[in-house]
Amino acid sequence: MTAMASVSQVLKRNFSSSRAMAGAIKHVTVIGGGLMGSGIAQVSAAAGQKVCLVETNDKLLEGANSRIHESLKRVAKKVYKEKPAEGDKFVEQTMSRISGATDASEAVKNTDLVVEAIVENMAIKQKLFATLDAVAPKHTIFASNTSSLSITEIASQCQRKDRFGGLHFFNPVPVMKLLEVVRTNDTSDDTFKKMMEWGQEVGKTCITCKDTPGFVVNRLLVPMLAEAVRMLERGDASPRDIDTAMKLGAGHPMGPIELADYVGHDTTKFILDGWHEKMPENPLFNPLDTLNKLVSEGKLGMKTGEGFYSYKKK
Ligand SMILES: CCCCCCC[C@H](O)CC(=O)SCCNC(=O)CCNC(=O)[C@H](O)C(C)(C)COP(=O)([O-])OP(=O)([O-])OC[C@H]1O[C@@H](n2cnc3c(N)ncnc32)[C@H](O)[C@@H]1OP(=O)([O-])[O-]
Ligand SMILES: NC(=O)c1ccc[n+]([C@@H]2O[C@H](COP(=O)([O-])OP(=O)(O)OC[C@H]3O[C@@H](n4cnc5c(N)ncnc54)[C@H](O)[C@@H]3O)[C@@H](O)[C@H]2O)c1
Repeated sequence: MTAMASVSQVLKRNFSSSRAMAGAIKHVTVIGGGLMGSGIAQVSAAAGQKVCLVETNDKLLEGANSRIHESLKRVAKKVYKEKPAEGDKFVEQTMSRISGATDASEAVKNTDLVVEAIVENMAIKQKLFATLDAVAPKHTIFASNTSSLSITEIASQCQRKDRFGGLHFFNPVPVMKLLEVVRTNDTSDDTFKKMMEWGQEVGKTCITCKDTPGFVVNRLLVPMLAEAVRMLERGDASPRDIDTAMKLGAGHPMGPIELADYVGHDTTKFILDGWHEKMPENPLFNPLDTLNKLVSEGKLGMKTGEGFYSYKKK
């Protein structure tokens, strides 16, 4: 099966029929409308949920809205190829389920689930959840989409530790099939069950994991990307050859160097530095000179037009 065929299939499975909303969660508040938050809002609304998307100002909300709109149009073009009018209706109906807000405390007053997708910073996430804990309804479940931080630590300043877990999506959210549902030692069975049901309702295949650094995917992916960069540093192979090797020899949709450019070197550096600080004895997480240099030069990958490869239009 080609990468293209599988993208098409997952979009069809996730978006072509309106699945019955049988679960307990009907209204979700997504905090942070960046790359991930807008994707999470999109898949939730496309599955029939009412969504409130929270950003820090109206301009960022507009940006998130237009990102969602563009992505929905791409989905509609694929899924409703033969029926463009139905595709337009799907886009319109999905957009109508999403509202925007800039006051998170107000937004969560009538919600069943909060999914946080703001900046990857422990103190900022803790502060946000502590504030929301005081105002959200008792039954509301809190979840973080963190890539690398401990869910237990993020939840530490909340009372509702039993109604707290991790919902880790993958980029690009509308296409990637997986959702990691993370349980801490405090997450109750009921919360866990509701998170799993919700993940399935928004069209994802859910796996369960404990609250360990990187959960499953990033704990394997980050060392692999770091090792690929070490290969480059040693001059073992070129970026193209490393990428071709992993695409054709291991069936990955992107090679590790391409993927590092796709994810962004600031993000990878942040994760590596954080884990190195926590686990200095583990050589897998040692800092990478090449990555540090790219970040200091502002060459963060695709998003800045240059990383290991150049994405500038010639
Ligand atoms: C060091 C590691 C650090 C980890 C950092 C942490 C990160 C995090 O915690 C975990 C991750 O996310 S890890 C990262 C995990 N992620 C990975 O590992 C990703 C690996 N890469 C892949 O799976 C594939 O390369 C892609 C799916 C990205 C693109 O598929 P492709 O076939 O190669 O190329 P294509 O032709 O461009 O796209 C084909 C079609 O896809 C569709 N579509 C795409 N984007 C869309 C969107 N936003 N909306 C809607 N639709 C979208 C669309 O239908 C499009 O067709 P169109 O005609 O152009 O509209
Ligand atoms: N980028 C990825 O590939 C990826 C994948 C999985 C998980 N994650 C995780 O998801 C989270 C978000 O990542 P992203 O890539 O979407 O970041 P991003 O920078 O694209 O978006 C974050 C957004 O949050 C907004 N924000 C910050 N503080 C806020 C607040 N208090 N209230 C409301 N909005 C606020 C910012 O304005 C920004 O638009 C991070 O924890 C990251 O580790 C990222």
